[in-house]
Amino acid sequence: MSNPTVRAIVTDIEGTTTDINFVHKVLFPYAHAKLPDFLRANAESPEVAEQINAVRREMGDADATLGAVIAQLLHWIETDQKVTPLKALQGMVWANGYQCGDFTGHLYSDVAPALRQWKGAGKTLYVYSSGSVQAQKLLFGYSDEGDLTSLFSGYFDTHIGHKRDAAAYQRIVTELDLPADAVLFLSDVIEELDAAKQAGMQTLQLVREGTQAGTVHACVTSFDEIVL
Ligand SMILES: CSCCC(=O)C(=O)COP(=O)(O)O
Ligand SMILES: [Mg+2]
Repeated sequence: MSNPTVRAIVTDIEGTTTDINFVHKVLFPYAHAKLPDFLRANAESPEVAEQINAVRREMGDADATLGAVIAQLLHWIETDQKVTPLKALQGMVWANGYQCGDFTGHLYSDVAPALRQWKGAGKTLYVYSSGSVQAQKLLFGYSDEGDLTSLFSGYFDTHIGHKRDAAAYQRIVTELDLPADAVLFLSDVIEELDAAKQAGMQTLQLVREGTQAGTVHACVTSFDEIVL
């Protein structure tokens, strides 16, 4: 696929740059195991307290005990819910895992060379993931290919909106200050691509191992196939 009209690329992470198994079998279990002790140890720190209160608001129970908050968070991890305060807290917990060398951020082997090539060709690169901006920077900062954060001009998470909601992509286009059709969104998830297309973006589905190809969006199996 060759497309010189693209000026910026916004990429999803899970299932696009990164194996779903890394997220579901490494990151989520790590957060599930470490979050309870992390919250008990840091509940008084302002940045953690803010997220605990945000969880209470999501629960509709301003007086929920720390134990109830922890149970709610563990349930959200088990059911892969993209709740903003959970994502913020996961990022804080994963920081320790990356910094201690417990894991590195998985990237498919085609990702880093393509990102460098696109950047070298003058495209600006962004990430949009349900994982928090902190979690995104950690994954690319401690990636299998080293620190790739300098390749990116910005990061978006659920603070801009949810990934299946066209309004989130409209807000991203406004932030990028580009025509919507000059922005290419890459994802494995058809509902996300539908929302981006509705906002006027160009779209491309990544069909990695285990992903079902759709019929509406153009598909590639690797970043190598995307020549910009
Ligand atoms: C930023 S790495 C962790 C990814 C994550 O928490 C997640 O929920 C995956 O979301 P994505 O939008 O990248 O599919
Ligand atoms: Mg994805």
